[in-house]
Amino acid sequence: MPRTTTLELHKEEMKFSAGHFTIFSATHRENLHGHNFTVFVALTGEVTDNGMLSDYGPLKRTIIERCHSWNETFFLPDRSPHLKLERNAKGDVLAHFNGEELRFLARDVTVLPVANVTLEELARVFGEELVGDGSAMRRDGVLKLVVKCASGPGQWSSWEWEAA
Ligand SMILES: Nc1nc2c(c(=O)[nH]1)N=C([C@H](O)[C@H](O)COP(=O)(O)OP(=O)(O)OP(=O)(O)O)CN2
Repeated sequence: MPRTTTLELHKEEMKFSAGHFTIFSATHRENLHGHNFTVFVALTGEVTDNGMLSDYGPLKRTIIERCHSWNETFFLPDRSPHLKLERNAKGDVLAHFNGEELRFLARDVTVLPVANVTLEELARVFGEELVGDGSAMRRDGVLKLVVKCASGPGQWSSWEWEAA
């Protein structure tokens, strides 16, 4: 009788400190600030006759590497309807919002393919980069993967992928 299981990964290292501002409208945004974000990943699939879903080691390393790459940076959204970004030859960014100009050095900024730097969008981008085209997940027998992202204790967003 096939049995499914869910593995939950929420290690101490699955965290990143980053800055951002949420944009609420064409004229209203937050001031620049930061959070200590944490990440939780759950994968569900069938337990094989070897008594395991699949080795979660490679996925754990990938999650931690992504958290490290998002640590100590400032996020900007590349798809905001309200914020326009210009990059110079050095990769420095000039962001235009409601008549304001915000300048960032290339070393300090991470531009994400998101409409807004929110928990919802961070979880989505994180999850989509983990899953890719889904082939590795299917190879490893993963039927469902959930990514949750928190901006602090008790405040999470969630993103889900399911094998077709
Ligand atoms: N739907 C969403 N709404 C808001 C988001 C979001 O990601 N999705 N984010 C924000 C801001 O980032 C804001 O900084 C979060 O503020 P806050 O809730 O105050 O977060 P804290 O970690 O500071 O939690 P405290 O409750 O203040 O301790 C707003 N809306």
